Amino acid sequence: MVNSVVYKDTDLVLSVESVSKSFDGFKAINDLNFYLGEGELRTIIGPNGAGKSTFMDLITGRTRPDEGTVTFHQDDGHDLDLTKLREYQINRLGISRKFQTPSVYQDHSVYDNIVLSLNHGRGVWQSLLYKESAADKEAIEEVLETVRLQDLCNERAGLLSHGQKQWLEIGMLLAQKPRILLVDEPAAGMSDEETERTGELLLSLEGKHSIMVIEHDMEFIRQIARKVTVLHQGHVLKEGKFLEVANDPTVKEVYLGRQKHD
Ligand SMILES: Nc1ncnc2c1ncn2[C@@H]1O[C@H](COP(=O)(O)OP(=O)(O)OP(=O)(O)O)[C@@H](O)[C@H]1O
Repeated sequence: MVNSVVYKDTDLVLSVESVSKSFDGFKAINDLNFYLGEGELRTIIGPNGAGKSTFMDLITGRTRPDEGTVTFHQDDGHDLDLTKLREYQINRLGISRKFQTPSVYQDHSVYDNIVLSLNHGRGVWQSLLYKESAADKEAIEEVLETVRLQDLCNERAGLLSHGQKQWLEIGMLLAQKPRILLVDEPAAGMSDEETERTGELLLSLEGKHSIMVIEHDMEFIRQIARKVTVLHQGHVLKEGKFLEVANDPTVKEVYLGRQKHD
């Protein structure tokens, strides 16, 4: 097993301890320990097959671990073991996930997409017929401003660029005021300008939400990196600041060398 350096902060929102998960005898996640601080922006990197997606699946309840605990430290001071909960229950606790491909209501306006996500639980038509309160409107405006789509609020979502759709979906999740936001390769398929704006968006969320971003694009990671966790063979290989991680010989060997990014 590789030696790992895992930092444990006091103000935590999530503690993943001794978690393992095998698929047909293959350990995709192997005795993983990971701690996420309140309001932290964390980047997770690792070569293909390192276990990044499985790690997210274990947090969101999509997959159950064979061993270990995933503890969500709630606002009210009570801890909850997420491994005992179902996916929808975890989502209701304020743990949201953004998958790599954008998922928006193509035929509805940008504004209505946010309305639809605000009214989570109601059907599409019920949500659209529902009259937003002044507080809802304010929340929607705030989200649109955060994701910088105010000028496109009446535009049909299907007509947005790939990057704009990704921002809209992030906005839809933000409207639900998540405590933890898991974001899977947000910059994939984006232009350089869109990538930079995505980085600015994620940085602007720091302190307001706890965010975990899986990414491969090293330039983008450099832009958003605070603490970086390197996963390798389902275990934390290294954790630290971008340069500490990027200059680490073992990390270079297992990850950066193969990714042709330096
Ligand atoms: N449902 C499954 N059944 C069998 N094997 C799986 C399953 N899910 C993941 N694996 C295996 O577990 C390992 C880790 O996969 P995972 O997708 O978590 O890695 P990753 O770091 O997200 O990779 P990538 O960067 O390529 O997306 C891989 O070898 C994968 O084939």
